[in-house]
Amino acid sequence: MDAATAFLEQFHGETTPAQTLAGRLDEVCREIDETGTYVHTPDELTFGARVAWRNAARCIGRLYWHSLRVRDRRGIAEPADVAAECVAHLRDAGRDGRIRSTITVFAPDRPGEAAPRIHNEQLVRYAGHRTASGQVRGDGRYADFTDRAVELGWERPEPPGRFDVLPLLISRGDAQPELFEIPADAVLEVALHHPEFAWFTDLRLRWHAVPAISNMPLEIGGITYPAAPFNGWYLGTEIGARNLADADRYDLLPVIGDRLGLDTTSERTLWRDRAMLEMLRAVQHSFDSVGVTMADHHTESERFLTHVAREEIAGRRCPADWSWIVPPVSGGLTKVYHRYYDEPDPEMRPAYLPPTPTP
Ligand code: HEM
Repeated sequence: MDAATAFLEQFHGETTPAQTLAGRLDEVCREIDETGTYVHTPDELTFGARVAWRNAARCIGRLYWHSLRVRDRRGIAEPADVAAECVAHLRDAGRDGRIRSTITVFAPDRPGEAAPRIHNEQLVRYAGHRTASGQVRGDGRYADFTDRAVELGWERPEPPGRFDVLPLLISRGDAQPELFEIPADAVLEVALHHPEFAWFTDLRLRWHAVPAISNMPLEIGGITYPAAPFNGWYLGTEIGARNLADADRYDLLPVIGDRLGLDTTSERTLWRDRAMLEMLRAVQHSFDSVGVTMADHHTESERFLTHVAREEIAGRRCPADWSWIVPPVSGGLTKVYHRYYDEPDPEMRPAYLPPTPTP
């Protein structure tokens, strides 16, 4: 009841609901006595999901926390129905490239009822297929997850590709997950080209447009929603400087360095930095040229500081995790690098919580 009270006080402090706080607290108290839990009103759910975003200390995109669209699917708990709604989420949030920040909230934990759980880290991720030579084809970070999907019966594409979309693994509680393929037409993807180098197209690279985190439970007022996938849009650096560049992901910097004719024999030529910048240009150019929403680190840094200033004016703390907020390239060129922030507080609620370990 303490968590519910703290949340309802916040909700009534920041908004003007029709019902009084005292009336709502009485109602919730009775409901908890009778059922062991309580049900959020749609407005409480929307407020809670938005404030959880506002509280996300690692997120640079929080200026628009108030515009999060909430798809209330709390009546849905069966894995097949959850999967169908995840697919609908991707279509609805992707809107052919005009991406909208969206969350779909499925059934919460209730006494005696196992809530659904999505095991994928994001709704769309590419498989990492282990090859006979001990390497991984595709996204190296998902090799274990791909093995698990195969053990559960996933028939990987033949021949295995570098950008095979993984199936959704969804369970009720800790039961064995069931597999669901995502239809290809629900996955908006962008083929990567470089604004100057025609050879870049020959690399046949691509990336999906909607980054939808699906394994972070949403906690509001003492109620946990283990399945609540949410998306914003990509920041170019996430794809160009991390997903395609990291040595344990696609590890493409040596390939690009070679194509650029750079001297890759010494770190002192800064070939990695130059290759990364060209990759980032290709990512940004490709998304822009097909009209898919994508942020750049300069603009998003400015927006974030506007957000911090607004939070200060509203008299709220704005915790931020410096090492996640500062972009992975050109950090010092952005204003977010040159200051410190309120310390992240892991007890802050509502919140998107760290994923629970896979059973
Ligand atoms: C609107 C555009 C958005 C942008 C540009 C953005 C940007 C980012 C970036 C760059 C990160 C760091 C990711 C990483 O390095 O792996 C991040 C993390 C995060 N964002 Fe956002 N975001 C957006 C929307 C959202 C929305 C709608 C939510 C929730 C409703 C959200 C919640 C989070 C959370 C919880 C994390 C931390 C993830 C973790 O701990 O792994 N973001 N965001």
